[in-house]
Parts: sequence; C-alpha cells; structure tokens
Amino acid sequence: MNSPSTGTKTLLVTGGAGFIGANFVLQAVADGLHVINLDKLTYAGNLDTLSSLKETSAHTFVQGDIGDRELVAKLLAEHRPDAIVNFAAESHVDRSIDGPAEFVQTNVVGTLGLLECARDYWRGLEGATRDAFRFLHVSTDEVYGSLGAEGKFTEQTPYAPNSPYSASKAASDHLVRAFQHTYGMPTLTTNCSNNYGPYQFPEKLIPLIIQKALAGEPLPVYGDGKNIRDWLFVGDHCSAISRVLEAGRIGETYNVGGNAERENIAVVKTICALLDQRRPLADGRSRESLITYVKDRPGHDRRYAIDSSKLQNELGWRPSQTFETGIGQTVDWYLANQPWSQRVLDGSYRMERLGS
Ligand SMILES: NC(=O)c1ccc[n+]([C@@H]2O[C@H](COP(=O)([O-])OP(=O)(O)OC[C@H]3O[C@@H](n4cnc5c(N)ncnc54)[C@H](O)[C@@H]3O)[C@@H](O)[C@H]2O)c1
Repeated sequence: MNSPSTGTKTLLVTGGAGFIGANFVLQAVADGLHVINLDKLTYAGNLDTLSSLKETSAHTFVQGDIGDRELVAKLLAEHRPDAIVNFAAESHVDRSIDGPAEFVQTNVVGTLGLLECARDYWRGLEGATRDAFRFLHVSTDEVYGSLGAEGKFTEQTPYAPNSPYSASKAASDHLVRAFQHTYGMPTLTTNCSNNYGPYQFPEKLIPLIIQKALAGEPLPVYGDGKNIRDWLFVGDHCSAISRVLEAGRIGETYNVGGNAERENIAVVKTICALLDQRRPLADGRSRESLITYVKDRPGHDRRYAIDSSKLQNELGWRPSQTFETGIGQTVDWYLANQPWSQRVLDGSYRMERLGS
C-alpha cells in the first residue's frame, strides 16, 4: 500500500525469480516501486538474476508457493500491496508433456489459492485503496491454440489449448475471469506471445540455441523448422504489463505481441549468423552447419500470431524493439553473461534431453 511517508507503491509479484518476472521486478524497482517477490525457486527460479537488488529495501524476496494460503495471507496482511502481479507458473511445454500434474498444481490450484487470498484481502480494503487495487494475471497466447497460414489471435478468439501447459494456463485465465464476474474482484489478464531476452532459462528455443551454438554443439530444431512464433522482447512485455496495470479496464484481457512472426528455422539461422560475426568458432565452421532436425514435439502448434491492437489503441503501448534489434541485444547479453548461464544450468534440467 502507498507508504504514508514516501507515497511509494507496493506490488506483490509472484514468480519474480523466473525469466519474465525477474525482468519485471528489476524494472519495477528501478521505477521506484516496492516489490515483495514470492517465488518457490523451482529449477526455473534463480536469485542470481536479482543479485543487484541485494542491498535495497525496495525488494523483499520470500521463498514460497503461491498455493500456500497461510503464507500468502500473511504476506498480504503484512505488506498491504496495491496490486498483485502473477507470473508464477510452470512454463515449459515439453515438461508439461512429460509431467502435466505439476502444471495443474501450480498453474491451476496454485492460482486458485492466490486468487482466494487476494479476494479476501481486497474485500478488507477500504475507500480509494480498495478502488485502486488490481490483480494482474500474466498469461500466454498459447491458450488460443494453433493458427493456419492466415489470421491472428484477438481477445475474441475462442480458447483451444493444445498442450497440458496451455490447458493449465487457460484454466487459470478462466478462474481469474470468474473471480471478476462472481466476486467483482478487479482483475486484468494479459496474453502474450513468445518472449526472449536476458535471464531466460536455457531450455527455451532462443537461449538453448545460443548456448549450444556457442559450444559448437548440434542445434536441435523440431520437425521441419517451419513452426511460426510471434516474438516479443521481454522488456517490451514488462512495459505492456506496467501499462495494463496502470490503465487497463477492470475485467479485460489484453493481447501482447511484437508483430514479429518468424519460422523457428529463421530464428535459429539469425542466431547462427550473429554468433559467427561476433564469436566465430575456432575451427572455422559456420554455425548453420550445426543445425540438426529432430523428431517433432507431439501436438506441436504450427503457428501463433497475435493482434495487440487493443493494447496499442486503448492504452498507447508500443514495443520498443524490433526482432532484429532485440535478438542482437539478447545474443550480446548471453555472450557477456556466460557465467550466469552456466550457474543456472548447474544441477538442473539436462540440456541433452532438450535436444533429443
Ligand atoms: N516465456 C514466455 O515466452 C511467456 C509468454 C507469455 C506468457 N508467459 C507467462 O509468463 C509467466 C512467466 O513466464 P517465464 O517464462 O518467466 O517462466 P519461468 O519458468 O522462467 O519462471 C517461473 C517462475 O515461477 C516460479 N514458480 C513456479 N511455481 C511456483 C509456485 N507454485 N509458487 C511460486 N513460484 C513458483 C519459478 O520458481 C520461476 O521463478 C508464466 O505465467 C508464463 O505462463 C510466458
């Protein structure tokens, strides 16, 4: 809640040690907000990412589960946040195929627990603080399923999730919607396309390919490589979330995307070319020669493309990066932060599995 002495706003951010959450927390603290960061620290959570915040009282890290109602209620009562931003989730499609239960546990049951605590906390607020409170749920465009060659996902596109991951996110989106309709809770939902940028766990396409290409290892590409994703630089996703939090209409959902559709194979070739320029392999091989097509992911969605005109027209948000500028910055960041990537990989999910 607005601190009476400073007027600083407080956010409860969940999953703020993960890829997008950490980028958001770093930006929020830089913008002068107080952040209470609740994260379970699964394999995907990493406090190294937040080490620059160690000395600041504007960031409080709490290790815990969004589904732990006692803990969440205590944090809400103690810190009196002005808003909750829910990033916490199991987020990797391949893992959801191997083990969907964890996805239902965190993304559905965990989100439900968080929503119930948030509802009870919001009900206890009064006056302007109650009016200003928001619960923002961060979700994905994967809830809409797969597109053919034409068209884009809009906020009206019916949900048709195809993987256990997207099904669990769809369920959580529906719960958020239901809490707004049933209890009048002031919720907002964002559905974003694929993100890339600093601090992404190297199991997802872009950091995985960068890591393997740097090491001169085979670069695994699913199927024929022609699956299309719509890419957004993580900083632009974070600015969209801030904008929706600030000015989004209660109960609405906003699609977030960068208008940057690329075939997976084109993304991989772009990374190869950038790394060949910036850090050629010692034996002179071109990195494109490392591309290896592997058996496709079961039920692999063919194409995602997102129409973010509602967010752009209503709230004036614009991405600051094109795919070309964003991917260049991302490659440079991974080149400059190799120890980070190595520490993240130590003792965690094996990259070998991901290439198979
Ligand atoms: N990565 C993308 O391209 C993308 C795109 C659109 C939407 N999203 C959504 O954005 C959110 C963040 O994605 P990400 O890529 O940063 O994920 P991530 O896997 O990098 O991070 C998830 C974080 O949540 C934490 N967490 C997991 N289970 C938890 C629990 N039960 N309680 C508390 N914390 C828990 C993890 O420790 C981790 O720090 C997710 O909700 C995801 O569905 C991601």
